[in-house]
Amino acid sequence: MAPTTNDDAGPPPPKKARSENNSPANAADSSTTSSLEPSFGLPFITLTYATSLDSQLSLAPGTQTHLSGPLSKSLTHHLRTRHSGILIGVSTAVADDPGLNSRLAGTDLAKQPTPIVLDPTFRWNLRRNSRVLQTAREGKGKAPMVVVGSDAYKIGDPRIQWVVEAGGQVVVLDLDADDGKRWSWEYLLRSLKSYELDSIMIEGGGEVINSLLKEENQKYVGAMIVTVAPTYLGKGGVRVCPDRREDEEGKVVSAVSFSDVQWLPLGRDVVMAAKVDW
Ligand SMILES: NC(=O)c1ccc[n+]([C@@H]2O[C@H](COP(=O)([O-])OP(=O)(O)OC[C@H]3O[C@@H](n4cnc5c(N)ncnc54)[C@H](O)[C@@H]3O)[C@@H](O)[C@H]2O)c1
Ligand SMILES: Nc1nc(=O)c(N)c(NC[C@H](O)[C@H](O)[C@H](O)COP(=O)(O)O)[nH]1
Repeated sequence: MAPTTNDDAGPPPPKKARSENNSPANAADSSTTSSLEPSFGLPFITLTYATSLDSQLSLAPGTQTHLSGPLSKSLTHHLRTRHSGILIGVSTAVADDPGLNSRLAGTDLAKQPTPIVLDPTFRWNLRRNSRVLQTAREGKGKAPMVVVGSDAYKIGDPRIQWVVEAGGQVVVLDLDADDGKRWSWEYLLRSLKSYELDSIMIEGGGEVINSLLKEENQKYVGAMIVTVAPTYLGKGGVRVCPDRREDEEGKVVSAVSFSDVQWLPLGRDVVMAAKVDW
């Protein structure tokens, strides 16, 4: 039976788009899930987001902007079912109050990814009725893992209880980078692997994506799936723009290069599936 969708997940991913081999779901799967072997013993990482033509994720920090059309959104929800975790930075959690589940109708709980929120200072304004907790209590998604720094964990914090009640956990990790303000991706991913998270879809936001696109972190990205929506958001939004990169002679070169690139039109959007060359 063809899958149907509920709420805002859009229609199911196309079974056949032009030819079986270049459907977005296949391109995405061949770039990601057919080769989901963890690299360096770390989880396989798919970096995925939706962008405007001026490389922005949202109109302004702290606000959510819907860029993907129904078909590309449906691809995102399909990809969620193919990963064991789905990761965002806390500013995205605050801005979006996200569900972080696959909303393709009929998705088994076993196929839902575990939401992971990076929150070193535990500043997430989580409430008992935040969407991700509500979604878990309703059995429509897994409960979240909130990753916090050791100084931020306070016994008796009601948010910990709400997360645990919903079936999730607050994981404390020492901040090992940026003068104790950040986790290095190596340490973070190794730690997540120890929770049996073998494949993680990283959805944003800007800070998370820009840091993974830094030269030294590109090796952790197994595949990229980027939806480009036909709009300019204008200056002042949350932007994806990695640091400049120079070669040995100091000449500026591309910050990120790709191989196995496929561009696939999906409704009004176009989706790029590719591997990062590092
Ligand atoms: N269009 C899209 O696909 C898309 C996807 C996700 C988010 N967004 C949008 O992006 C915006 C949020 O992006 P942003 O750049 O402001 O923030 P973000 O979501 O990237 O979160 C940044 C925060 O996450 C934590 N963090 C990230 N990396 C960390 C690390 N290595 N170690 C420790 N902590 C780490 C820090 O607290 C940091 O301040 C929102 O407007 C949201 O709606 C859009
Ligand atoms: N594919 C995609 N198209 C968009 O137009 C858009 N704004 C996002 N945004 C991603 C998003 O900001 C975070 O991944 C969420 O926070 C997840 O939220 P949901 O589970 O969907 O509620 N993603």
